[in-house]
Amino acid sequence: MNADSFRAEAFHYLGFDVDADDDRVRCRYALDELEFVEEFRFPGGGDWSAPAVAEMVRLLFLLAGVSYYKAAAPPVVDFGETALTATELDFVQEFYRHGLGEFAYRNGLDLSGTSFAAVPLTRATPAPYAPVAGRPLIPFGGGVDSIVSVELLRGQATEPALFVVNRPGDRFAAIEEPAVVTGYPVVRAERLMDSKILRSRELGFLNGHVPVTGVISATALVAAALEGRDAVVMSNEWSASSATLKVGDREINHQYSKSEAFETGLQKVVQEATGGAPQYFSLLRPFTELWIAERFAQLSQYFGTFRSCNRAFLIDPARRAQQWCGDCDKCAFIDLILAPFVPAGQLRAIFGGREPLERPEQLPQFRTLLALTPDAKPWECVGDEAECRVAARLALARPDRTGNPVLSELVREADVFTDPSTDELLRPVGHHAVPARYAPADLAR
Ligand SMILES: CC(=O)N[C@H]1[C@@H](OP(=O)(O)OP(=O)(O)OC[C@H]2O[C@@H](n3ccc(=O)[nH]c3=O)[C@H](O)[C@@H]2O)O[C@H](CO)[C@@H](O)[C@@H]1O[C@H](C)C(=O)N[C@@H](C)C(=O)N[C@@H](CCC(=O)O)C(=O)O
Ligand SMILES: Nc1ncnc2c1ncn2[C@@H]1O[C@H](COP(=O)(O)OP(=O)(O)OP(=O)(O)O)[C@@H](O)[C@H]1O
Repeated sequence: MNADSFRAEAFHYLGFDVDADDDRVRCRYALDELEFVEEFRFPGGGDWSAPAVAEMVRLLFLLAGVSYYKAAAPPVVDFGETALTATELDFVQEFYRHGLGEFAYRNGLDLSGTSFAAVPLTRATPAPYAPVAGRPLIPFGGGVDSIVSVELLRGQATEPALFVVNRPGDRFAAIEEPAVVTGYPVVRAERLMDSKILRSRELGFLNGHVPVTGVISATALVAAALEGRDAVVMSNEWSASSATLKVGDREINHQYSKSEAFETGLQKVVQEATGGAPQYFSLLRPFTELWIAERFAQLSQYFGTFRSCNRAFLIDPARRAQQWCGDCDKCAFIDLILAPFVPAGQLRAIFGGREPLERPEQLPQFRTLLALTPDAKPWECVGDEAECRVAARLALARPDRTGNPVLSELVREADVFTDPSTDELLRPVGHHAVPARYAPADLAR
């Protein structure tokens, strides 16, 4: 292999094996002759013989391939012996095309001509699955969003559980600590990526962002089906559907697999496979970041443990941040969106002396969040620009932020924008697929 430029003609889905005795799934792929294996373990076990479990494992196999395809991004994706329905093929193509949109753009690649070759599959009937209502699984990332979901669901479900994915033997403190505060049991999955993919630079692979929430979602569906649960409740907000960048008429979204388009596509696949259960939806889909921040501000029991900084989630423990870094776009965004609602002293304490809004050198970074600098929205999980501008105005109006130099400058520069009112942003917006049994009170109004 040439360490400068690894290339391949085709990406192959080789197959997957289920080891029920060890609660393990192995997914096998290849770039030409170079094979990769990704393993998922579900230590809670369950009924591996259930047809719905087999369907969800197959879906996981289809989505987890994206990490390995991207190592060379060849022009052909070959599903081999895995036959696909038209709905599945369409969904997987969209997952690759949009989920790797940022990867392609930042690597200067055009993947629009990639061909996806699959033997056609026709299903007679969906696999049977009859879960008991009131037992949702809540994927938990330890940040503002999933904490708000957990608290919105409290009292609405009889037997909820969190769902957490981590590497074998290596849990994320930023997830575990707030998980304890919820008081809920945790259903787990261990995910072991092929070690070659972690050596991308050394092996001459292409590298870049992948739609990781799609892989987490499929893993959660397997865990839910194993336990006979009725739903997988995501915490993906309204603004996750917005483009990070527009290139001509093409939208590139860093958060594609948190978007409504992905959610709807996955629902269609699950509908066809099992009649629609476990039900997959995002509880926060109709809510703005401002709405979520206002709710989170009332949950002070989490202030000492929650951590939305993505540097807390690096795979290599040696590179992983042990507290809020205070420097990244995500830290800046969370600080800004909470600032209208959380007392300044409490936010200062959360960021442990590195609060972005207290550091004038962070001003250029905030300008990108508010779109005061053109075409510079960060490639990160950050909210809508108009919401950021409204948050800056609301925060500056608080007595405990009066005269804050960063906020004062941002509000002055944002004066040219006409933005939605606070009331508009604190109401549900847009479409959602939240079933009535789990709908928060704001949706019932
Ligand atoms: C933690 C983080 O932000 N990582 C991004 C970073 O990766 P880096 O190389 O610095 O470190 P690792 O995350 O440890 O990854 C090591 C290599 O493994 C590859 N990889 C990782 C996960 C996976 O599922 N498949 C993989 O192939 C990865 O590409 C590295 O080569 O920069 C990368 C390049 O931009 C990002 O892809 C890494 O993002 C992670 C996949 C990640 O988990 N990020 C989430 C915090 C994240 O961005 N979530 C998005 C959700 C977007 C979505 O559509 O799902 C969000 O919250 O907006
Ligand atoms: N390791 C993980 N295990 C299980 N679910 C996860 C994991 N990481 C993220 N998720 C889930 O994936 C979705 C997207 O994650 P995201 O990082 O946006 O959410 P979050 O951690 O709740 O909030 P924040 O945006 O404040 O970090 C959410 O539903 C989140 O709970």
